[in-house]
Amino acid sequence: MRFITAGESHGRELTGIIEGVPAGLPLSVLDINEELARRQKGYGRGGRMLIEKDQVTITSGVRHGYTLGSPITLVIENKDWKNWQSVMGVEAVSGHDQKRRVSKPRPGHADLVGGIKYGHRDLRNVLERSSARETTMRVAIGAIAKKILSELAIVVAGHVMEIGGITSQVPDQLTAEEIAKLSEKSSVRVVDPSCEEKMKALIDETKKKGDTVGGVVEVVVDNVPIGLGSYTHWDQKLDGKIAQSLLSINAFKGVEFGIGFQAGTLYGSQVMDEIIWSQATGYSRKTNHLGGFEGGMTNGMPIVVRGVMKPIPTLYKPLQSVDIDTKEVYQASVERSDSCAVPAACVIAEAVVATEIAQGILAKFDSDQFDQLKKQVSQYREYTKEF
Ligand SMILES: Cc1cc2nc3c(=O)[nH]c(=O)nc-3n(C[C@H](O)[C@H](O)[C@H](O)COP(=O)(O)O)c2cc1C
Ligand SMILES: C=C(O[C@@H]1CC(C(=O)O)=C[C@@H](OP(=O)(O)O)[C@H]1O)C(=O)O
Repeated sequence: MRFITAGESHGRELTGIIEGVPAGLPLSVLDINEELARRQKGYGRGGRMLIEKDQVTITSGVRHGYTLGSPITLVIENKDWKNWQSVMGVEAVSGHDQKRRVSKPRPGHADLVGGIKYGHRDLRNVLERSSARETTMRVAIGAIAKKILSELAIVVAGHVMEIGGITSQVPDQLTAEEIAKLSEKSSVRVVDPSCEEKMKALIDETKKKGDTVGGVVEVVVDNVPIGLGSYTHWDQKLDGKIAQSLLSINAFKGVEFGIGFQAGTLYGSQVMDEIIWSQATGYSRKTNHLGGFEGGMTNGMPIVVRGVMKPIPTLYKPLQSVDIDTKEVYQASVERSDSCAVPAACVIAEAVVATEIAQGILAKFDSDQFDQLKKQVSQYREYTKEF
């Protein structure tokens, strides 16, 4: 399965084309819209989320509620485009450069480097595509991946771990029941509800100061077959692919699996997960410090992966920048902006992790027909138990 996304933040619409989804997967726009709505709900978003009502239109690859095996095309309208038509028009317009032109790059955003790289003297040409609006389509594609996973009883649950230093207290290992319960919550997920109000208060306080905050999200995936990904080639290691996908989410600066960076401070005897076997469940581990991966392959334990998001770069109290026309010192441009997007990023993180796992499954099993794939996965699960 591979995909491409296209679209500018204030352009007419976002487009996604996905190739390689097996034929016969039940799929409805509701599956996708539910995830799109979750991404829009997070606390701390700016005015744009009040304008957008993200809903997908499927224009190819699905018929009467089932995938056809042909490329699936998804389209999501940017409602804000109406207000930006004259700025974002495709046709040449005289005086175009002056319409919402950006010449004062924001530190921490793609503006300056993108402008230098592509020769755009209007930095809007950069920010329109570097905007996290693009992640809308990745969530839509992730919803299809999640559908594949849920048909195989694989559960994906993301939750907000930390915002601006306020940390949700999470047990060392979530049980299968806890992961399933978390995955059912339709809105933003926090394991420790006692910190939710504190997080919201911090976001409000930060916004009042004209500043922004980041945080940490965790994605847990349960009931993953053993052996997705491969140790045989560097670019087939599934933990590596998941890390790349998470780091590709706008503003993500780091990724860790299981106990992550803490592993560097401990002895081997404290880190490795001892192997056990039982008739009922097959191979398992006493602990899950390594977050479900050995040798770039899933080992059957829940995948536990975290990503850290830096604070949003656009500040209402802007930082120092330089005007690219005059080279004079200025305050950076203020675009309408979010003060915290960690809850939304959690939904995006779930989507990109689900997409990588679905790709791992489709690479390992016959993927033309979904029924056959489902049968193969179930036989393979029996095989791994008895091995
Ligand atoms: C859901 C989400 C919403 C975001 N909203 C904003 C925003 O309103 N303003 C802003 O400056 N950056 C926002 N960002 C972050 C920028 O898109 C990101 O910092 C920028 O593309 C530069 O990329 P980098 O931080 O990965 O280097 C958001 C990121 C995400 C994931
Ligand atoms: C549009 C989305 O997020 C946007 C991401 C973003 C950025 O710079 O990344 C800047 C803001 O855009 P605008 O200037 O239109 O308000 C956010 O609203 C979205 O998540 O759908």
